[in-house]
Amino acid sequence: MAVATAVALLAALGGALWLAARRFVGPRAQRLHGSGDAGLMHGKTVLITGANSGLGRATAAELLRLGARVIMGCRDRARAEEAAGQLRRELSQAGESGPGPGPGPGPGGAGELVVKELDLASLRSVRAFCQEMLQEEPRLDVLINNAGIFQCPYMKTEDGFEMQFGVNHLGHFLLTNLLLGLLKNSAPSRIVVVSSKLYKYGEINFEDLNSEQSYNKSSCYSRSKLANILFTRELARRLEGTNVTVNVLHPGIVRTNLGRHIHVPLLAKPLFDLVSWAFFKTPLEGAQTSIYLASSPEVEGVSGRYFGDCKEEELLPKAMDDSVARKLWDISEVMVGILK
Ligand SMILES: NC(=O)C1=CN([C@@H]2O[C@H](COP(=O)(O)OP(=O)(O)OC[C@H]3O[C@@H](n4cnc5c(N)ncnc54)[C@H](OP(=O)(O)O)[C@@H]3O)[C@@H](O)[C@H]2O)C=CC1
Ligand SMILES: CC1=C(/C=C/C(C)=C/C=C/C(C)=C/C=O)C(C)(C)CCC1
Repeated sequence: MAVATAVALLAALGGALWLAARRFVGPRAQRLHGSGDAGLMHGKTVLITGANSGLGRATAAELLRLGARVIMGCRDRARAEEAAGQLRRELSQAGESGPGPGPGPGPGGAGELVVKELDLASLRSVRAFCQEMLQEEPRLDVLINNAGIFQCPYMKTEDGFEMQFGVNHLGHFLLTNLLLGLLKNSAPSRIVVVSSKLYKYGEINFEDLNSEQSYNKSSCYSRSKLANILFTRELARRLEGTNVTVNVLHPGIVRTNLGRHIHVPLLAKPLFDLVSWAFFKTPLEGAQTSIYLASSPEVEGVSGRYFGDCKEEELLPKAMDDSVARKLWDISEVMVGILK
């Protein structure tokens, strides 16, 4: 038994070191061809939920560099302001030594960063946020539903929803619906939804959407990610002819803070860290598809599709079931109070 464990550990270690070497030798994350032009997003307003960490932060950094006005919709103002300060510093440092006419708003220059409070676990917060957006923002060119929570212990949102279903799906469902008018007035505009390959293990159990009968943290995460895809397809159908597109993606496996609820034994932590460092994407690599769908001219007019690594991918039949998508939409409207 001990020998087998040692062999397994050595194999994992060897694999991780080989992959780590490959990452150093291989090409680092290239900025997207064609959409890396400074100023590409000049004059455009982008809202990113959960932009203070991981994928959302990396997405914000790149779109800011491309000249967008980036609104960070975050639940914790201190963490968001800290992230915004870091992003502004990174940008000005790059501006001093980077290409192009240097930092600061203006044609070819970088964009600007705005922090607004948004807690997707509170419908009251979502409504207040959207009211502020509609009062203060003349346009919204891109909405990126990025925020997410992964395999947390059983918790409920302020409105009584299972936390992962509430944050990953229902909060974004209400947010998107309340901002649709602004997106339509800003057309051509785009909605980008961040899902996950783990949708494949999800089922929409209409009898127990809040998992009150039984709770399985990974099934609930997968359910919320399947809901992201069904929401995207139903929304794309409802947006036909409006010049507002909506697409959904998976970023691969990315080294972020998403694993905060995973308990890793202290002794195993160094191995997990090595494995994730060797195997997982960096946030910049993981964010490439979000950036692509938000900014690339290649997908102008494309809607209702599922992407990975900046390429369209096939979905399992359960993610293409339009009757389930419509039923989820109708129930979601009631749950968030759009329909009484
Ligand atoms: N990392 C990965 O391997 C994968 C990630 N994804 C998806 O990528 C997206 C981004 O996650 P990732 O960057 O990895 O993880 P992080 O934990 O680094 O970022 C998640 C972001 O969501 C925010 N968030 C969580 N709960 C709420 C809430 N109630 N209201 C507002 N914002 C909230 C977090 O805010 P705070 O900092 O305050 O917690 C944080 O900014 C998620 O949708 C996730 O499902 C999909 C597949 C793989
Ligand atoms: C980074 C990291 C971890 C988290 C991993 C996570 C959160 C993976 C999420 C994968 C998903 C959501 C895949 C979806 O397709 C651990 C294991 C805590 C250990 C330390 C390093």
